[in-house]
Amino acid sequence: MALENGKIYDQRDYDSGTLGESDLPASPRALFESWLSEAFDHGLRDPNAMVISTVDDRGIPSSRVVLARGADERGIVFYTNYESRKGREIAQNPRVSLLFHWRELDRVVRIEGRAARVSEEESDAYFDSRHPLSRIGSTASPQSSVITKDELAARITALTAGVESGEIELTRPAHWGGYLVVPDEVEFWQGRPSRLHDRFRYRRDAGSWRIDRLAP
Ligand SMILES: Cc1cc2nc3c(=O)[nH]c(=O)nc-3n(C[C@H](O)[C@H](O)[C@H](O)COP(=O)(O)O)c2cc1C
Ligand SMILES: Cc1ncc(COP(=O)(O)O)c(CN)c1O
Repeated sequence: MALENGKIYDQRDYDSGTLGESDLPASPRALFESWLSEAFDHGLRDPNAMVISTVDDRGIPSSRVVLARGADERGIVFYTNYESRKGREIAQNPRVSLLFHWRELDRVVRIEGRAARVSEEESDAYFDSRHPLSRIGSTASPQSSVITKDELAARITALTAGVESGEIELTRPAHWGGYLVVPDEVEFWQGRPSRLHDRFRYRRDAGSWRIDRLAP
């Protein structure tokens, strides 16, 4: 047990690899994609899981885990309830921070950027690809609202009955869809022995990316 008298003892050293100047492409996209595919190839559980942090109108931050469902030349896409806490906060302030932690590879990617809804067509296409029970869940659940177990069960039962009888078609509800996070800044962190990690930060700079090594 690492927790003793309120202190947590664990001092693993990080030694899975290195990241050097010669490994850095001109834009962060290619490096992100290769790290993500290495995380998949490594057989990690939920390698596309990321923490997204938002802030409310008082500047109070909050974080939660979501699944990245797209990574392309625009940025990173994820799906959620637009009326959830994160959805309401993004509507007030689109600045978000994303964090991927692939602990088995001693790697972290942190991204800062702005979130905007993807097109209705893009959200429809992803919604239609989801498992039917996931579609029912995200249609029936008023994510982030206070709810009783009975009320949630009643909502799921009513929607399921409507879908089974053919009265309700399971199309994407207006309250659910995707966000695209367009990065302004991306940091790649590779853990190294003795806490002397390799860190490189990409920042947008006049149409290209400026790269700096950061002290660990
Ligand atoms: C591995 C994992 C993946 C998740 N993926 C999503 C997701 O893609 N979209 C989503 O809305 N919630 C997802 N959740 C649930 C969220 O963490 C969170 O509970 C929910 O979005 C409500 O957050 P909010 O009240 O801060 O808006 C996931 C949770 C975990 C642990
Ligand atoms: C509440 C919630 N919404 C959405 C998702 C993502 O679902 P999908 O894999 O269908 O994109 C998850 C995944 N854990 C979730 O927990």
